[in-house]
Amino acid sequence: MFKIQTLNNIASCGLDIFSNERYTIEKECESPDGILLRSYYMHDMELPENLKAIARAGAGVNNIPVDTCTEKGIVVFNTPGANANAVKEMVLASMLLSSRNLLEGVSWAKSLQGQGDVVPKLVEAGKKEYVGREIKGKKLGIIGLGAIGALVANDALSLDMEVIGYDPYVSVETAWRLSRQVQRALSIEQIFSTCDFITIHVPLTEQTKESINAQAFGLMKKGVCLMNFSRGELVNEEDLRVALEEGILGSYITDFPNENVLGMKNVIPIPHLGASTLESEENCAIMAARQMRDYLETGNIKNSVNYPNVELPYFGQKRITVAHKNVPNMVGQMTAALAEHGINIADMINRSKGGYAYTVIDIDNSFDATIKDDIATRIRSIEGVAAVRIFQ
Ligand SMILES: NC(=O)c1ccc[n+]([C@@H]2O[C@H](COP(=O)([O-])OP(=O)(O)OC[C@H]3O[C@@H](n4cnc5c(N)ncnc54)[C@H](O)[C@@H]3O)[C@@H](O)[C@H]2O)c1
Ligand SMILES: O=C(O)[C@H](O)COP(=O)(O)O
Repeated sequence: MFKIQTLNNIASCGLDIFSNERYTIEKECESPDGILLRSYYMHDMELPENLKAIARAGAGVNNIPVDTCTEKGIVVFNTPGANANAVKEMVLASMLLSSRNLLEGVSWAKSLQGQGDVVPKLVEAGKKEYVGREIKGKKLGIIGLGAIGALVANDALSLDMEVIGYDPYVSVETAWRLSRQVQRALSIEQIFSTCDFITIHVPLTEQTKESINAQAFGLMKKGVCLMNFSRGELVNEEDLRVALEEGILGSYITDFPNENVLGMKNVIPIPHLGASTLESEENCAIMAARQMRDYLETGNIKNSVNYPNVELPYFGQKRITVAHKNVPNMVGQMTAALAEHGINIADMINRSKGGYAYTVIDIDNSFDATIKDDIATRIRSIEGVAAVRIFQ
């Protein structure tokens, strides 16, 4: 039996993927084999001894201590693209929302309740206060052309916007998906200095943290609308306050309000609703659960952020999987440990990702529990090995 702990509510269609015969699913759990979560902050949590995998039903993994997991051989998954459409719709909606002064207009219209028959007259007299601008013909800059950025780019073109994107690490798949009409910015400064709307779609990392700061605001056109559906920490808050006060930013639309940001001028705060649609919650839950189940049952890895994708067909044969440092002679030491017991390797795969690697070894021989324990102990004792699993 495998134990799965859920740290957030996960759509039931995802949890249904785990059969009752092989899994228990609990919110409180002593020593889970797998953890499923959304935005739960895991950095303060002690990682359970037996934990093998963490699946984030969503994109951002900054709430998970990924480096520590890697060192312990815990595979961390996310669900690339599964909530991208939900966020794209939110970006398009918020651009329209801000350019047409919709929030202010709606709230003023509601305030007229109780004025009786004169309401239509008051509406016609007051509407001039809420005149907006059309987004057609305006220039949209997109920082990060991944799953979300690429969708936003293509759909903004169909709204007749001029679209320019910046992503020095853009993947081949994204490049194929992007319309050829999307212009390529050669530097992030080109986005800052030329756009009427700017939207950020990069992960929060040491490199991207507070990358939207005074220097960036200093380059922007007066009155630009900045949209942040990625993470609050991408923007330096003090510099943001100044840019809003000085009118450099006409509006800041954020999915990550906090006390400080709520007090700033011309902020449109959204309560982290970017991925909160039924469709996206189901897509993410199904993808996360499938990846977790496949890893627990076969050792195969798909869409991990810290270990490489590895897939070797599994038909119930004996299998050893090893998460280890990406250094010379690891595989040699593992096969030597197997040779000690006269064990023959039927198939094998080794892949690396950055400083770590993952090896899957399929075995012809059958062996008893004592030999199994000895193999596990020998491989675990190799310097640089983070985790060993034996399937039989
Ligand atoms: N508001 C929400 O509910 C919500 C939902 C989904 C994702 N997100 C956030 O949005 C982020 C992006 O999501 P995604 O699904 O598009 O991820 P993704 O991995 O598909 O795309 C991220 C893109 O950013 C690019 N990138 C990385 N560093 C960069 C840099 N310094 N400059 C420019 N580009 C850079 C990458 O090359 C990649 O193409 C997530 O990491 C998450 O933080 C928020
Ligand atoms: O990174 C993500 O996928 C989003 O921020 C969504 O977070 P949520 O699953 O908590 O809505």
